[in-house]
Amino acid sequence: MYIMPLYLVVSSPNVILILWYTVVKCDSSFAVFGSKFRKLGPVAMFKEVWGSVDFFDSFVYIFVISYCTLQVILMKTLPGKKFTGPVTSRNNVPLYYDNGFKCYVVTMFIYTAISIFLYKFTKYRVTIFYDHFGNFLGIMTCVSLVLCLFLYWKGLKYPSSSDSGTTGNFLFDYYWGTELYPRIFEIDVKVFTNCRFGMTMWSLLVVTFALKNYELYGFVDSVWLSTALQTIYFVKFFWWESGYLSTIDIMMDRAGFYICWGCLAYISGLYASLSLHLATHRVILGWTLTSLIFAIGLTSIGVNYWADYQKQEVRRTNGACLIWGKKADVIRAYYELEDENKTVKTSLLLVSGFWGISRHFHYLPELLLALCWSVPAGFQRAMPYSYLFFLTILLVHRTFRDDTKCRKKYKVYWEQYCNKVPYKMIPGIF
Ligand SMILES: NC(=O)C1=CN([C@@H]2O[C@H](COP(=O)(O)OP(=O)(O)OC[C@H]3O[C@@H](n4cnc5c(N)ncnc54)[C@H](OP(=O)(O)O)[C@@H]3O)[C@@H](O)[C@H]2O)C=CC1
Ligand SMILES: CC(C)CCC[C@@H](C)[C@H]1CC[C@H]2C3=CC=C4C[C@@H](O)CC[C@]4(C)[C@H]3CC[C@]12C
Repeated sequence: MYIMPLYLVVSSPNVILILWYTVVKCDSSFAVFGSKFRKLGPVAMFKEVWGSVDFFDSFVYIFVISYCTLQVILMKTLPGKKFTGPVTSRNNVPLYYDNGFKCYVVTMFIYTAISIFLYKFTKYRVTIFYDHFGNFLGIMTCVSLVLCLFLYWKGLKYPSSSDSGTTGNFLFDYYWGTELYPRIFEIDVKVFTNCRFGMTMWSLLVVTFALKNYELYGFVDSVWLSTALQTIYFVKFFWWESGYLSTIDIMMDRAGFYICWGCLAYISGLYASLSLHLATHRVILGWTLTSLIFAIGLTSIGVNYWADYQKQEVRRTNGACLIWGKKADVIRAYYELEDENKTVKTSLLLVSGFWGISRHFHYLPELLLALCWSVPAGFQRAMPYSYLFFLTILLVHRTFRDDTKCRKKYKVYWEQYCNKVPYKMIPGIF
């Protein structure tokens, strides 16, 4: 119950700082990092990595406060249709505003305007952020650890809804969270941490690191290929944000260390680590390879989106839609909520389209895409593949987690689905 959470809470902040240190101080080489580690020993190496962070970097504090203020203003002021998230096990229906895409576009526009202003009128460049990135990671790591403590306390004392509670184990509650969708001054914390901070910051970092590379080497095709694929992925994500608000992260994961710290610090540290590496490396692919990788990456984004869309569409139309040109094949599943009345609800499980090939077929294009935007880094270093490595473990684990969740929720109906679609991810294999 507490060994894994303890391990992740202690190791994850170190993982992201070690990745940063490996890129900027060991030329992205785990071998160089390893030999330093062997020479200094664990304690001195720990001091060396954390000692490289300036926790009093005022640039970072000003940036983070201004950035968060901007995101809160955009979240609250940009218009968006009201929509509801999935009904929770305690029979609550969270309300959201679909303005994620607008927030993303306005943020990118402001970023571009600031970049041009700095370039034209000052001696500074947006790429200055590269030099402060280690401090940013260190500071965000610590600030977010404290924020998660606050969320733990808020969930116990002032929960926003009945979807909250404690297991009685502090460590587990800190790791997992005490509330499903906390709100502070009407601001949904998970929408802020996952979308407005995590995903938006990742997209800004990718562009900033690509510009850093441009400053150093001029046009390098591999860097812009990776940046283009990631940017298309972000555009897709924000376009589909209302769909994301019905996925496992939002329906199942409470606002604790895993999801909130993960989105506030881990995404910048691990998800953007590939682009951090690319910032100071020059791999030339040539037009043939660039086009081929781009085409495969783009197809992967399309297939992943299409699968997510099929699931959303079948539920939106209550099964009255076409999937690959044929009437959707569905299982009408009944399930019981955990509220006092044991309310019974219905839901649809799609058995055709991508959801008829395997139960999480859409994870395959997600992985293929990650490979496509990592492979431009070449094969000299393992470091750029850290995200792909983590994602593979995350998604495989997720297939098990989701099965457990759905079996508990849908019982016999989930068994029916599993009989019809026996494989988790790779048909015939897994
Ligand atoms: N880059 C990254 O780090 C990650 C990216 N992703 C991406 O995020 C997206 C969402 O993935 P994820 O959050 O894992 O969630 P999924 O899209 O896999 O959704 C799982 C949920 O969908 C419902 N469901 C399951 N089977 C069916 C079916 N046959 N028909 C209809 N509904 C079904 C169930 O919820 P219900 O209770 O509503 O029935 C289930 O819990 C994907 O595109 C994925 O690739 C995901 C994880 C990590
Ligand atoms: C050990 C922990 C610190 C690990 C934290 C992991 C989280 C940062 C990530 C867990 C699930 C991830 C995501 C799920 C689905 C997504 C939809 C996709 O289209 C974009 C990416 C993402 C939002 C993704 C982001 C990171 C996680 C929340």
